[in-house]
Amino acid sequence: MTGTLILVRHGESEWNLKNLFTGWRNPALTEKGVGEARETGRKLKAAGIVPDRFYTSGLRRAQHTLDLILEEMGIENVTIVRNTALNERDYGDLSGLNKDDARAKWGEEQVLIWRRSYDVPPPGGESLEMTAQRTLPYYETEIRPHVAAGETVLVAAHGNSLRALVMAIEGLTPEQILKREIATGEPIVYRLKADGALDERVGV
Ligand SMILES: O=C(O)[C@@H](CO)OP(=O)(O)O
Repeated sequence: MTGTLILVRHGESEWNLKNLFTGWRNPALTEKGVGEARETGRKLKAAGIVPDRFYTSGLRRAQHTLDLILEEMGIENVTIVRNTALNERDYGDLSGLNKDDARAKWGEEQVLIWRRSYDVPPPGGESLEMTAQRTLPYYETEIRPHVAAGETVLVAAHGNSLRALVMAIEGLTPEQILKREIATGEPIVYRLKADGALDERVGV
């Protein structure tokens, strides 16, 4: 039996727009972000996808994205599971700083290492590896069993928590996943085998 896993990154947030490191800070979606979330809902509906279960992070940009998707899909009165295990990577001391200002202060290369290396955390924050260490166990115990049972599960989360899942599901190396940008408004739809292995990625 195969199940379906849908991964969605939140729409553009106020801090994406202002080019600020965000992490566990909690900005709202912009108008564009609201539109992207609605567009995701329309795409999923047009693809005939009917999710059974819904997960999101503890942060409002992902929660609001999920609410907007459900609204577009005409889905009401469902249980939404929120867990900080799906939160964005914690950006530590960089949170709230402008990304260009950080490059000016610490240099292009250092900022790139903090943003896109696998195991070097930003000061006081989490590397992608550390993010995966909390996101993957949660996925394995709380989400994957439902997909394995043949259900369709929708997860609305963040660029780096989703990178951790994509890396595991697609079997990517750290080098490969760090080059992968998870776009806003572009759902990733996987069919997974009962053992969690990737059967196919479905285009929507
Ligand atoms: O600021 C953040 O929290 C993330 C996602 O917007 O940024 P980055 O692209 O550096 O992972």
